[in-house]
Amino acid sequence: MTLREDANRIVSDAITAALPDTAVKKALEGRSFGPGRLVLVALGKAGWQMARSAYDLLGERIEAGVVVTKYQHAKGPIGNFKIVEAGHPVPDENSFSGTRAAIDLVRDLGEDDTVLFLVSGGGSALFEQPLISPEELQGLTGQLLACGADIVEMNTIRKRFSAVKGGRFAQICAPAKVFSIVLSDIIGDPLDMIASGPAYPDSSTSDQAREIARKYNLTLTPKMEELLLQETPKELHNVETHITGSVRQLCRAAAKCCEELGYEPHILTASLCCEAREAGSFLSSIAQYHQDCDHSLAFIAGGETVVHLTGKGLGGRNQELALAGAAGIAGLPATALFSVGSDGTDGPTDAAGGYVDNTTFETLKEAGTDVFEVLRQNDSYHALERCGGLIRTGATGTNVNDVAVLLLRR
Ligand SMILES: O=C(O)[C@H](O)CO
Repeated sequence: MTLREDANRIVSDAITAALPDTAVKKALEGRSFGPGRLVLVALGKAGWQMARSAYDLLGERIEAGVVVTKYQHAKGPIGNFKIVEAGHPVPDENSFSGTRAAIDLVRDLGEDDTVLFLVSGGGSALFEQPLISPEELQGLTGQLLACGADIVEMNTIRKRFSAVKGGRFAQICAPAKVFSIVLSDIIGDPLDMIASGPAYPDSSTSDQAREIARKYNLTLTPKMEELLLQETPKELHNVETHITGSVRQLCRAAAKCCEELGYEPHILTASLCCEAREAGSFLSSIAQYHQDCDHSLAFIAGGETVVHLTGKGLGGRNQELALAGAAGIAGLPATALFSVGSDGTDGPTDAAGGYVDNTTFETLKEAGTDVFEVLRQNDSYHALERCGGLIRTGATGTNVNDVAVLLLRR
């Protein structure tokens, strides 16, 4: 097998192990929801997959359901559920109409009823009933995506402008109970931040939100300034929450596959969160240090890096991480570095991530591509496309951050 074939198998095994199916079923097995009505609301990039697993187990016991997921992430009908595909990372009209359908479904429930609430990352954009105009929200989302704010900072801001985030959806469900199953795509699994915590008491405060707005110099309208002052729910009494999967699972599955392929695996971290290009360059320095090793090694780093945009190109954090490692591994013996988003979408592209090996830098140079300039332009997609370095999986059905793997084959 070539290094690229090893990479493909590691990506596929890791993502398969991180699918939410088993975890959702485990959280639901043996669970009774009493005599009342049971309805389902699923949101996020793994929303369809989670809803499907719940339906497989509970079938017609679920009276009705609404699933709001990203475009191209729904894989067919599920019972009588309403399935809406919507905009991500910037919410669109479908995000709003799907969320309205969910609100209509839960609004009149009684205290014997239960909302089975399935939450996954991507939910902040996909599940939204804004307290500001769609244009204001889209403008704000654009600012947040470009300013380099991390996800906790972004969601601390987003909650203030939403009728469903920061625990407010659980308030709409009351007096019905909310049984929430959460697939984490944030390092450390902060339940109030994943998808902006629609059914979890909010730990962030209005003061923190104002501080973040100042830090990133966000342009806010007077209405938005006013909303920043309002507090979100700090206590909810109708919610029970179970967390299912996270990036640790993804890393462990990648390590297991590396071992099967003959590499000695080392999980370096499951909380990688620095600038993407620094992570790539750091991983390539590990390859340099170990180049004289006498057996095959694999170094695995899970988490989610960030990209501070300096150019106007096309790419994503995983593609940028991989490309940033190309110079450091250039010319070493059989070495590869790749990074993928477990959801199958990296940035606004059709790729899940990027792959480079010890020949990539030279190949691109010969084709007239200056890797450093590409990185300055944030244009990793086009460079990787030129050298066959894009990893494409399509929408995977899960969303538990990213995994980067460095392979040294001997
Ligand atoms: O939707 C979101 O807010 C992010 O994916 C984090 O969960």
